[in-house]
Amino acid sequence: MSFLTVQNVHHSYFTPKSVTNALQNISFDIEEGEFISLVGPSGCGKTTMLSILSGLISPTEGKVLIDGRLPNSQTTSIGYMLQQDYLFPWKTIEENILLGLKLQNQLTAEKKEKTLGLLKEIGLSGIEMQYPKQLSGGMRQRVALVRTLAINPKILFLDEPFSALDYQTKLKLEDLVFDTLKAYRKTAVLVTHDIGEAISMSDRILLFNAKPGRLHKVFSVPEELRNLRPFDVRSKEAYSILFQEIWKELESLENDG
Ligand SMILES: Nc1ncnc2c1ncn2[C@@H]1O[C@H](COP(=O)(O)OP(=O)(O)OP(=O)(O)O)[C@@H](O)[C@H]1O
Repeated sequence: MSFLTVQNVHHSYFTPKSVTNALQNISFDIEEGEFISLVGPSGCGKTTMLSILSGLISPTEGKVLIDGRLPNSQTTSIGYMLQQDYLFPWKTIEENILLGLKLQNQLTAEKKEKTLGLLKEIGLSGIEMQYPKQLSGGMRQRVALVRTLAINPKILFLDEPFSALDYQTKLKLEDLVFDTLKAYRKTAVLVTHDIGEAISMSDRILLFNAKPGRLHKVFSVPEELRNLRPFDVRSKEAYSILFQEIWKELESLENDG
């Protein structure tokens, strides 16, 4: 059985005046250690899918299993990286990155040392006693990554985590997040509007279509690109070929819509 299984998921939002079919008949599997991206036109249900995968909302029909169990945002070990870092401004960086462990009653001396070590590993030692407002956007996202990894999640959900950053910082962070997740063999699901980011970071790309949200096509990233760092992937011919393929498919979806 796969690490994560999505079985015939449908999801509708009901309001007093309307029903929106956000997702229709979605099924796919994710293996442990895989990096998957969800791409597709606006409104195709990417964020809804992520909320269902993480157990924040239950699908109207169908089910998701992570490690054989229904996801539960309270108990399943899930890490998030979002567009905004959501660091607490009144807490120091050290307090911010240890907060998850503290809330879960798991803050041991060993885990503290490990988490502070992680901060060092991603090039941020010496900022432990600073406050978020003293850091740049890229540094804050790196702190957010450490905070996420501190709780040793089984799976990470990344919802456009680089989209608020300038281009250069975004490319650097893609490399850093990729290296870190590979080193710790984490399973990850990324939602992005950036096809280049999806190709350069993922093993597979799930292209969704809108109205209603459906899984339109799955693209496998060629083996030769998978172990390269995202920045290096972008200069390869196989990257350009896949980029064109996904781009054309997206255009055809948008023209149909
Ligand atoms: N809370 C909600 N109540 C009603 N409709 C919703 C709600 N959340 C999302 N929707 C609708 O469900 C559909 C899918 O939305 P969702 O945000 O999951 O798409 P998305 O692919 O993440 O979009 P985007 O790329 O623009 O962020 C859209 O039609 C949206 O308007």
